[in-house]
Formats: sequence, C-alpha cells, structure tokens
Amino acid sequence: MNRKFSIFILGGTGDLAKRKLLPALERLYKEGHLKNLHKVYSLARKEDPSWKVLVSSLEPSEKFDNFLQFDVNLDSSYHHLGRILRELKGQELIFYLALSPFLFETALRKLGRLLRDFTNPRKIVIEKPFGFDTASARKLNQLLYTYFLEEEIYRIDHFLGKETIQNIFSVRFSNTIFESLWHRNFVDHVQIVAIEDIGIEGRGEYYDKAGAIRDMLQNHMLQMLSFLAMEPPCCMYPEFIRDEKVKLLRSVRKISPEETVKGQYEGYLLEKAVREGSKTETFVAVKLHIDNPRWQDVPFYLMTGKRLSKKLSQMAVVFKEVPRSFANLFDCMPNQNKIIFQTSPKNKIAIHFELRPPAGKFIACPVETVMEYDMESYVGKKLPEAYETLILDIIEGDRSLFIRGDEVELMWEIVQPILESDAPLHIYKPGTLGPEQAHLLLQKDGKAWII
Ligand SMILES: NC(=O)C1=CN([C@@H]2O[C@H](COP(=O)(O)OP(=O)(O)OC[C@H]3O[C@@H](n4cnc5c(N)ncnc54)[C@H](OP(=O)(O)O)[C@@H]3O)[C@@H](O)[C@H]2O)C=CC1
Ligand SMILES: O=C1O[C@H](COP(=O)(O)O)[C@@H](O)[C@H](O)[C@H]1O
Repeated sequence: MNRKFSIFILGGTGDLAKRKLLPALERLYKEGHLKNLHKVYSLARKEDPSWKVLVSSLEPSEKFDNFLQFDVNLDSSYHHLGRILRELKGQELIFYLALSPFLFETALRKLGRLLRDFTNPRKIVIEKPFGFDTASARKLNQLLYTYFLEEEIYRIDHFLGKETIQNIFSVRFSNTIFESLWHRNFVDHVQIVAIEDIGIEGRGEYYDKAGAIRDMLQNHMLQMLSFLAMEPPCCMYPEFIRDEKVKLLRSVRKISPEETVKGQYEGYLLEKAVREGSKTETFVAVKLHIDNPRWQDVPFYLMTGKRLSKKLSQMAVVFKEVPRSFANLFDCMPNQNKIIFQTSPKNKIAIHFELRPPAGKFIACPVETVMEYDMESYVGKKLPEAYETLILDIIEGDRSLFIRGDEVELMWEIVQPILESDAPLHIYKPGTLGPEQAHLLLQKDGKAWII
C-alpha cells in the first residue's frame, strides 16, 4: 500500500493476537511488506503482562508496543480512540475485531458512529463466528452496511490462508487430467475432515455457546467445500470468485438432522465455564448434498471434533471404482483413486493410484501407490502462516480469500436445521475417533472415513 496506515487490534492482548496476529505482522514487517506501517495499536481493558513481554521482543518494538486502554462497552473509550485517530490524518485505518464474537455488535455500532467524524480510508476485519445463526448473521451484516461499504469489510476465515486450500484452484483449473474428471460421472464421494486431539483449551465461555457446528462446520468446513465444488470463475477477480462460491452454496441442500451425528467428549462437562448438563456438541459428522448438475447424487461427508485420537485436516476426493470387468483382469478389485488435500499435520496434496507391485507377476493385484507434493519440503523453507497471507491481502486490498455478506448468510442457512435440532448427543471417549454412529453414517453407504 502506498499510503501510510495504522492497525488497531480490538482484543489485541488476547490469545489470537498474541499467538497469531502480532507474530504474523512482525514477519511481514521483516520481509519488507509493511514499509508504510505507522503503528499497530493493541486495544483491551487491561495491559496483559504476557502481551507486554511479547511486544517488547518484536522488532522494531516501537511499531508494536502501543497499548490503548479500551472497553468496547464504554463511550469514553471511543472518545479516547478518536483523539488518537485525529493525529492520523490521511492514513488508512485498519480495525481488526479479534474480540469475543459476543462483543462484535457493540464494537461495530460504536466504532461505526465514531468513524462518521473521519474521512480516512478504512477497513474493518471481523473474526469468526460471524453471528450465531442465520438471523443474527443478517443483523450483523445490516449493522455493518450502516457504517461500512462491502469493499471495506474483511470477514476472515483463517483456513483460506492455508497453502493447500489456495492450491485447490491450481490443481482443479490448471490440469486437464483433473478438471475433466471433477464431476458426478467420475467422483464417487467427497470427504472433508477437521479433527483435533486438543479439547476446548480454556475457551469454555465461548465454546459452550458455540459448539462444533458454529466453531468449525459453518465456516471453515463449508469454505473448504466451496473451493472444492464451485464452478471455475470467469477470471481471478475477487467478486467473480465469490459469485461462484455463492452460486455453489445456493445449491447446497440444508443439512438434515437425520443425516447428522452429534457427539460430546466424556469429561467436557467438567471443563471451566461449561454450563451444568450442557448439550453442546464437541463433535459433528454430516452427509451433505449439492443439487446442481456437477454434483447431483455425489455425497459429501464432513466431520469435525475435539479430543479425538489425532489432529488431521484434509479433503479427499474419491473417484469411482473401475468397471468390474477390469477387475476380472486381476485377482482383486483395485482400490478407488483419491486426491487428498491436507492442511494438517502437513500442507500436502497426495494422489493415490493403483500400480503393479515391483517385480510382481504381470497380472498381479495392483497396489495403492501415493504420489505426494509436500509443500514445505518442496520449497525448502517454512511456509507462510495462514494469518500472514491473509493480513497481507487485507493491507493490499485483495478480498479474494474473504467471505462476502451474502455468502456468510447462505452458510448459516445450510446448518440452520441442525443448530437447535434435538438429535441425540452421543458421548465418546477422548482419544478415540468419535461416536460409532459417525462411522455408521458412511458404512451404510458402503464407505469408510479416510482418517
Ligand atoms: N484463539 C484462536 O486460536 C482463534 C480465535 N479466533 C477468533 O478470534 C477472536 C478472539 O479470540 P481469542 O483471542 O481466542 O479471545 P481471548 O479471550 O483470548 O481474547 C479476547 C480479547 O478481547 C479483550 N476484551 C475482552 N472484553 C473486552 C471489552 N469489553 N473491551 C475491550 N476488549 C475486551 C481481552 O482483553 P481484556 O480482557 O483485557 O479486555 C482480550 O484482549 C474470536 O472471535 C475467536 O472466535 C479465530 C480463530 C482462532
Ligand atoms: O477457528 C478455529 O480453528 C481451530 C483449528 O484451526 P487450525 O488452523 O489449528 O487447524 C480450532 O481449534 C478452533 O476451535 C476454532 O475456533
């Protein structure tokens, strides 16, 4: 950006700011991307000692060591902020809401009012979850549009900053061998999995009101689905990419409670700030359908959960079996081909295909062979963190990887039927692969989770 700019992180002493945002900003600065950065201000009610230690270690510390005492609920805080903004004439102002989502509405209303007194170009960045259901997301959008233009709004989803997710476009749209197969004639089904071994890590106050559907399924997982299943945009212009995602999301059938499995890990009720007898799900698996010509009758299975046996985030596109008559050539039925896009534990893309085993018989039963592109090993250095990529996009004004207002509302509409459904809650043991019912969901279709 050519203009001088300042960043205001509301909730700047919180977990996200300390672990992700401030370190990402320091790296961007060191790499020379933030030449016009005036200062990063951290706003919160009290100056957290670990924030102080962190910002004093960041270089150059005067860019980051700027604390502003600020309470989202108090008008006096906005007067104080206004006094600082008056000194920043002509600068672009970037406000990053890294706050509890329960504070978004108040922060937006009061900040929006304050900014009416200023002519500086501005951007507003909002963390997830954006609302708690369809109605509240609509309300939040209306509030945003009272004070900001859509092109000033950056609804962030950090999964979209991951290298693998951005690679989906390249794999799909620059390879005839894949693009020509990417539809119902050849794809058997798709799986999207984001499972974690960690629990709620002291975030009970937020998580108990959110649960796995609001925390992961409505946002990260539906975005991964959009990238995998959307039609190609006519060109790489942010609005055209988002138009295609919206078109896809309109074709996604609302998820049915009958095709949903909810679970809660044993011991969840003892976590700090979890309500007594809470029915919040820490696990969810669903079967989802897309009613468009490309994906008619291709099931999409999505699963996410906490305190499972491992951390794994990946999408698998599983191709149809070869015709049975081909299988007669061998002594077995070959495995189905798959393409796996993994974001965790590694950023990698793997193609699974069948080959004759080395030095085997001419007609030996083929074995599964994996061709892998592990991005970090390939480039030979650490990949940029998701937040680094996304913050740079915000600064440069590229909205391709951010969620548009209509898109976020459609994503809520898809999960709305299962938000409050009284589907049974299955208790599962920590360290396992979740409730058995989630496995039966695929077994009854003759399939199994690839995990
Ligand atoms: N943590 C993570 O890994 C991720 C978080 N997110 C999202 O980021 C956002 C922030 O999450 P996280 O950092 O974990 O939350 P934390 O609870 O760790 O941090 C909240 C921050 O807000 C400040 N705050 C709380 N109340 C007020 C208030 N009334 N006025 C001003 N500041 C206030 C806190 O400081 P103080 O109490 O001193 O005011 C603190 O700086 C959420 O929307 C979350 O969903 C998204 C992806 C990952
Ligand atoms: O947004 C969130 O994502 C994390 C998982 O993200 P990852 O990049 O570590 O895979 C999840 O733990 C958290 O509950 C959720 O709020």
